[in-house]
This record gives sequence, C-alpha cells and structure tokens, in this order.
Amino acid sequence: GPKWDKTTLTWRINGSTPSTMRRTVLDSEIHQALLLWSRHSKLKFYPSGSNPADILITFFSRDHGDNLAFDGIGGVLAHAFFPGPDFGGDVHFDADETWIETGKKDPSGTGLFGVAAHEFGHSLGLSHSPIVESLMFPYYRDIDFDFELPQDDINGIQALYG
Ligand SMILES: CC(C)C[C@H](C(=O)NO)C(=O)N[C@@H](CC(N)=O)C(=O)NCc1cccc(N)c1
Ligand SMILES: [Zn+2]
Ligand SMILES: [Zn+2]
Repeated sequence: GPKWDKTTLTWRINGSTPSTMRRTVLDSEIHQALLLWSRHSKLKFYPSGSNPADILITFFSRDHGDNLAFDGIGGVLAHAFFPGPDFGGDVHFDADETWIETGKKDPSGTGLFGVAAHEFGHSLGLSHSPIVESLMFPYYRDIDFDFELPQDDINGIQALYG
C-alpha cells in the first residue's frame, strides 16, 4: 500500500482540543505515540509550527466533511488517512469521546495515547492486523508510556521504513 517517500515527517494539532485534557498533556501524549514508531524505524517526527504538516491532527464531532462522520461517544474513536498529499497522513479524533491522559485510571475515559499510537500506524501506511496483541489490531486497549511496540507492529513498520 501507500507509504511516505521520506522518513522525516511533520505533525500539527489543528483547531480546538478536548477540554478534559490540558494542552501540554495532549502534546505529550501525541509526542509519545509518535516515539513508539520512530524508536523502531528510521522515521523522525517534528512539530510543523505554523507550516503545513504531513500529519494534521484534528478533533471533530459527527459530520466533518470527509464522508466519515463520527458517531458520538463510544463506537468509532478516530480514523486516519494512509500516506499521501493533502489529507493523506491526517488523523481525526472523535471530539465526543472523553479523552483522558495516559495513566489516569478513569474507566469512563478513553486514553488518548493508545488511540493516537494506533492511528499513526495508519498514517504511516499500516492496515489493521489480526494479531490480537498488536497495536494495529482493530480494537482499543488502554496502554501507557512504558508500552513496548509489539513484534507484529515492529515487523510492519520495518517493512515500510526499516
Ligand atoms: C472502521 C474504523 C474507522 C474504526 C476505527 C479505527 O480503526 N480507526 O483507526 C476505530 O475507532 N476503531 C476502534 C474500535 C471500534 N470501535 O471500531 C478503535 O478502538 N480503534 C483505535 C484503537 C486504539 C488502540 C488500540 C487499537 N488496537 C485500536
Ligand atoms: Zn474524518
Ligand atoms: Zn484503525
């Protein structure tokens, strides 16, 4: 499938962000999620500042112009676009989820780090994996910062950007 033709990628968070999470925490969750992938590949990620980013991260509710409307709290949590120009690589999070910081044992919330790490796999060109312990398995499980990228995901990212 599609992959980036470069190993240095930029990211930016665009627009309004969840009130349940301080912006400094949000930036850290995103940074840690990207680190998971860069630790096992030649990929490097940098904030784009005010320039256009390869990976544009936005929180949207319901209809948001890409024919992939979100569904309110629960259900679909986020989606991402495979590598490419414009919306390629972009990640959309469902703003109606209760996004919480990693490590906070709040069963009513959804840990952003785990979902972001999964979505960035898609942004880099990985599809879902049938391996239940993989990060690219279709269904969410909460992870925290000492999470090690499972072998199946390492194999996937190495195959693309080893
Ligand atoms: C058909 C897709 C748009 C579903 C969507 C997804 O896979 N986004 O990448 C999604 O939100 N999947 C949920 C599961 C579901 N409700 O369909 C999910 O937990 N994905 C994120 C995730 C987070 C952490 C780990 C894993 N394995 C998956
Ligand atoms: Zn979207
Ligand atoms: Zn997915």
